[in-house]
Amino acid sequence: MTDQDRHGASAHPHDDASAPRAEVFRGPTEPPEHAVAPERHPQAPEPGAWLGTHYDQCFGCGEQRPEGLHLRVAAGPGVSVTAEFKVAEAHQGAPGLIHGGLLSAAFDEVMGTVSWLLRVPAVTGRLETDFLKPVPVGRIVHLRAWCVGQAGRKFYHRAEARLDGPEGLLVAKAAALFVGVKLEHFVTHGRQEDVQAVLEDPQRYRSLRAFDVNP
Ligand SMILES: CCCCCCCCCCCC(=O)SCCNC(=O)CCNC(=O)[C@H](O)C(C)(C)COP(=O)(O)OP(=O)(O)OC[C@H]1O[C@@H](n2cnc3c(N)ncnc32)[C@H](O)[C@@H]1OP(=O)(O)O
Repeated sequence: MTDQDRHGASAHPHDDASAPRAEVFRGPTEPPEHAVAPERHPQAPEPGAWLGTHYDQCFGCGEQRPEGLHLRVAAGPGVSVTAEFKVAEAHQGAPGLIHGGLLSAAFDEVMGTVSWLLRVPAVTGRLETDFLKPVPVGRIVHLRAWCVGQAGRKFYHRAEARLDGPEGLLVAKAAALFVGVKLEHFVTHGRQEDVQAVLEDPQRYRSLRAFDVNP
């Protein structure tokens, strides 16, 4: 069976062996030629400042999620952040090892928090993870995430995870495309009882204060 048989008459262009290789492998998380350097917002927190949780029920950073990652994220230089979490019993996939999806979730969270320094609410459009080494329960995972380019509403992020600290063993890498949205995105799509609870107590959702917008 050929690729054409599998995919129909219009086979995906990436299947065209005669296409230039650089084009073939240029994926959606790669900034296009016209992308510009991201700009740190003048009111972004200073490097070293803790960014805190953006929502107390968030699996990545929320204080009210006992099984969550409890990521503590700090602003870094430029358009970058760092974070750490300890791999807990509840994070296992294989015995004694982190579940890969949770490591991807940590990347999602930490790259999402880069939006804080840009002051643009954004959601994940695409997230890619390279798992390089197994990550044992009980170890500290140190994460770093940064923005490598912007093209209109599209933000191109990178991240890495190391064991125990910023100079530790590189265990995973990630690339993502985030898409800037209006705050209404969350109000429109969120479960109404949760949205209402946040609107009644904005302290629970720091993004509302960080972006200084009343939805
Ligand atoms: C309060 C702050 C909190 C900040 C605090 C941080 C919290 C961190 C939390 C972690 C982050 C998350 O988990 S967020 C939750 C997970 N993500 C989501 O739920 C998003 C679900 N998807 C969507 O809502 C939608 O698909 C959007 C918003 C991503 C895009 O929809 P849209 O607004 O209609 O825009 P659309 O025209 O489709 O896309 C805009 C451009 O992006 C491109 N694009 C869109 N998706 C993709 C994709 N998967 N792969 C390639 N390219 C894509 C399009 O081709 C287009 O390019 P062009 O034609 O312009 O060239």
